Amino acid sequence: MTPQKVAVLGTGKIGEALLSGMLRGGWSPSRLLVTARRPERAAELRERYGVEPVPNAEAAKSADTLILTPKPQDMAALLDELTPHVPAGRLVISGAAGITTGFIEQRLPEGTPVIRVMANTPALVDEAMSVISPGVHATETHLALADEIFGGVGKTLRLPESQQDAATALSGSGPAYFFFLVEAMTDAGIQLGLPRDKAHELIVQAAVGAATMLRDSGEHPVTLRENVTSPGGTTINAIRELENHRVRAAFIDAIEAARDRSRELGA
Ligand SMILES: NC(=O)C1=CN([C@@H]2O[C@H](COP(=O)(O)OP(=O)(O)OC[C@H]3O[C@@H](n4cnc5c(N)ncnc54)[C@H](OP(=O)(O)O)[C@@H]3O)[C@@H](O)[C@H]2O)C=CC1
Ligand SMILES: O=C(O)[C@@H]1CCC=N1
Repeated sequence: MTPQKVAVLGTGKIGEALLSGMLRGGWSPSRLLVTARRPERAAELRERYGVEPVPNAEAAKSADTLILTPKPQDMAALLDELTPHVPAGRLVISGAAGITTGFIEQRLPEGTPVIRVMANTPALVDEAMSVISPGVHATETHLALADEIFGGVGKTLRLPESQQDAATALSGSGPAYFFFLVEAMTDAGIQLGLPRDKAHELIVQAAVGAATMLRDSGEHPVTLRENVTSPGGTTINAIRELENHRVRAAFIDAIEAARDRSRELGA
């Protein structure tokens, strides 16, 4: 079942990433609606993508699938605005961290199918990971529709909603950890006297090469890392320092903290 019309409500960074991916994937702008809180943002979206910005109520009435991408803190207000206008049977997909399908179901007409999705910004280059969980009224047909929409901007994975806060911490936030690592490694290059642009180029290519090997070689990351680590060589000196600074433990703590924040946002 392909939806006739999809609306993205609260079109900020992640909403725009999804919208641009849908257009790249061949969706006609006439089948897409967007909503924004500020007129200048609405104008920006119209100009960039040729899509029609509409009020939230109109999107709720005229699109058969509603994708809600406001910040979690703005979700309740958006739902209050939408609820009187959502006809029975609309599929509602939430892209917000922490917000549960139950939170949304309680505020929408009884029986509304709701799906929770945690995507990430590599949607901009069709390399997103979108983790998909159904609410109580979402059927396999609804899930297939979410797969179709989010599958257009990368991979999709279905997980039970009980694992969404963990997925948010790992995958939704995940690209930020890699960007942070690139920043830190570039600073190391500066410390060693390399020009910033050259250090950046070296690190980005190492990241792209390593990511491609992780995805395509079928090898375990430990094997890939051991293959770089020559006995008595340079890499083991760096690994020793990373272990001395408890970088592995820091990642575990950091991702646990992100998971906890996702839980708080949904509480
Ligand atoms: N950024 C990311 O990497 C990811 C974000 N997410 C989730 O996506 C959601 C959005 O995050 P992000 O895109 O970064 O945030 P943004 O602030 O960029 O986007 C949210 C947008 O929603 C708009 N908005 C808020 N309330 C309303 C309303 N009532 N009607 C219309 N528009 C409204 C905001 O308007 P205004 O501009 O006026 O504030 C803003 O443009 C969050 O829930 C987040 O958890 C999920 C995965 C990854
Ligand atoms: O930082 C955040 O809250 C959002 C959710 C996942 C990525 N960005």
